[in-house]
Amino acid sequence: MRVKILEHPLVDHKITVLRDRTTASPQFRQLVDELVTLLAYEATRNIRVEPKTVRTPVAEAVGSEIARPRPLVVPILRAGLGMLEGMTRLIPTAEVGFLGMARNEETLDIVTYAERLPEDLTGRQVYVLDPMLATGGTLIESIKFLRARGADHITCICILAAPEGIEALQQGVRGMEDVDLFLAARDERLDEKAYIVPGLGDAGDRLYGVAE
Ligand SMILES: O=P(O)(O)OC[C@H]1O[C@H](OP(=O)(O)OP(=O)(O)O)[C@H](O)[C@@H]1O
Ligand SMILES: O=c1cc[nH]c(=O)[nH]1
Ligand SMILES: [Mg+2]
Repeated sequence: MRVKILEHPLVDHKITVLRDRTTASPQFRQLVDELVTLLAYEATRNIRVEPKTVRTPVAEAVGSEIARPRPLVVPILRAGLGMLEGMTRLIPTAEVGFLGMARNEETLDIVTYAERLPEDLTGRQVYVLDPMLATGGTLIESIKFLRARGADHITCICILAAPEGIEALQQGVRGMEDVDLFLAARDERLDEKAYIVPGLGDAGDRLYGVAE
């Protein structure tokens, strides 16, 4: 698995505001959207394209267009939904599928409670969106799900990750080629409740929950 961490002062600035406990949901959503745009720009360097020729008013121009089958974007509900619009703004022709997964906060087991994806993902390039990579359980489960349907190139886009989760993901996808991970930042560690430290708290609650 290839891991790429964005290093950019603008990204650092936005993450710092995002982490701030006094940042309320509307601004939090806006910042997640902005961060996704920056992350997606990097993460889509590997997007498959094919040659395309167009005629300008002056001459023929040989360029490229996104290859078919079209890429699939999969936000992991609930928090991943906050990243969807930023991603589809950059790739408006992408297809979107949904995976609903929740971590049991006591056992840390992953429950898959919703799924709306094409049955056959053979040969598809997939972009998985989830702001938080903590233990790695959710992403490992979602990658297994997508692989079982035939996806052959999976790029995970997260905002924050704990080193423990990156390591678990490395182990979980061992032997699988073409899995990439793009992050805005790698944090220090997990705490005793498997929350990312310093992190930003519960991303789903901060995006969509009731304000403190
Ligand atoms: O790496 P893990 O230990 O699996 O934890 C990360 C998961 O936890 C959060 O979702 P959560 O289960 O809180 O669901 P939510 O998005 O509905 O809040 C987050 O958005 C990830 O999906
Ligand atoms: O720190 C964490 C860990 C899991 N899920 C979150 O939303 N935040
Ligand atoms: Mg949550």
